[in-house]
Amino acid sequence: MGEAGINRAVTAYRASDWTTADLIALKGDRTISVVVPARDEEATVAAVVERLVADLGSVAGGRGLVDEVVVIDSDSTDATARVAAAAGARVEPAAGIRPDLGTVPGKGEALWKSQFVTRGDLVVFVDADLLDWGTHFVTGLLGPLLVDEDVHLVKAVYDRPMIDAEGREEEAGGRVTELVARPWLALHRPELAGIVQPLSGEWAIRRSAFASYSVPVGYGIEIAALIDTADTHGVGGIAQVDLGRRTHRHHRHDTLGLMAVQVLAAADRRRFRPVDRRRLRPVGEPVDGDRRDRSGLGETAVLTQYARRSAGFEPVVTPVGIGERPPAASC
Ligand SMILES: O=c1ccn([C@@H]2O[C@H](COP(=O)(O)OP(=O)(O)O)[C@@H](O)[C@H]2O)c(=O)[nH]1
Ligand SMILES: O=C(O)[C@@H](COP(=O)(O)O)O[C@H]1O[C@H](CO)[C@@H](O)[C@H](O)[C@H]1O
Repeated sequence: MGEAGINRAVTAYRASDWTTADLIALKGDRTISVVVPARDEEATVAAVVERLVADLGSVAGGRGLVDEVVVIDSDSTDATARVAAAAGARVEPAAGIRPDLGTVPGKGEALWKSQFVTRGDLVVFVDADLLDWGTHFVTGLLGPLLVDEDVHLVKAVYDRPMIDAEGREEEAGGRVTELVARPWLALHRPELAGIVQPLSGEWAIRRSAFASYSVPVGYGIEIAALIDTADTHGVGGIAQVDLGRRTHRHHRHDTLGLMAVQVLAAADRRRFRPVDRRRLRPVGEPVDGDRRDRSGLGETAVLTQYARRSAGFEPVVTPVGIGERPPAASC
């Protein structure tokens, strides 16, 4: 155990540790899916998909590293689905997956639903709004899962500069990471202090692990998968890989507040280790549309923010979905 009781058991790798050919040789009969959740990403999703398919897909009958690239269209109102399909992805509308289970908005909902339309033993999640990145993100994230059966979740590590409208690099990105997730982990799960990017949107996981987890429907998905993996497989079940640098489209401050509510709600549900959770509501209380429980529209919190108007500062009240889907393996 490291200083201050921090467990340094989180193994760190580098993307350069494996070539694509190395991983194809290691893959054996295992299958691999890349899932790209996308809500209104017509400007960037095609470039992300094209590089994934060109570099890693199964081309000309040859066996590529990745067996499928699937974009989950998360209630987009733009041309995301069309441009993603034209770029070579199979596109699945989140609302159309398992309609018997209903549908709610959110990134977690998109990733949870992806389990019903993909078949990979290993799943890699890649955001659709990436700007400065490379397909080594996928090979780096897959490496630890292919070489170590005890690893169940792999988190991306990278520099995350914020690029302003003039293209200047501002303060580092990851504002919810630095102001919400990392402080929360320091207070309640110090054994996860070794995770450099707990909210990184690029991560890989064994399907068997993900299918056993309750899944927050919104942006709480990453912190939930991290804590659930530590609780289920130990901190040693988590690996992280240095992918270099990543830039993406950034939220405004007000929408980051909504994200922060969802991250905190998911983390707070997991504040106590399973052995101590007896006094809490069970994780994964189903949201509406789940066939086993149609009571209510899942849970929502209400965030009140403020905007200056002619009459002064006026409240801007936003309901925030904090419900969770049950383990996909149970549906
Ligand atoms: O309801 C949602 C919200 C987000 N996303 C996708 O999830 C990824 C990360 O979301 P976002 O860029 O908003 O988060 P950030 O990376 O800026 O924190 C992106 O590909 C989004 O299109 C989604 O599929 N459904
Ligand atoms: O890390 C963060 O603080 C947030 C916001 O990043 P920025 O402040 O816009 O660089 O972004 C991440 O967190 C989300 C919630 O877990 C993920 O869904 C995003 O994919 C990830 O980029």
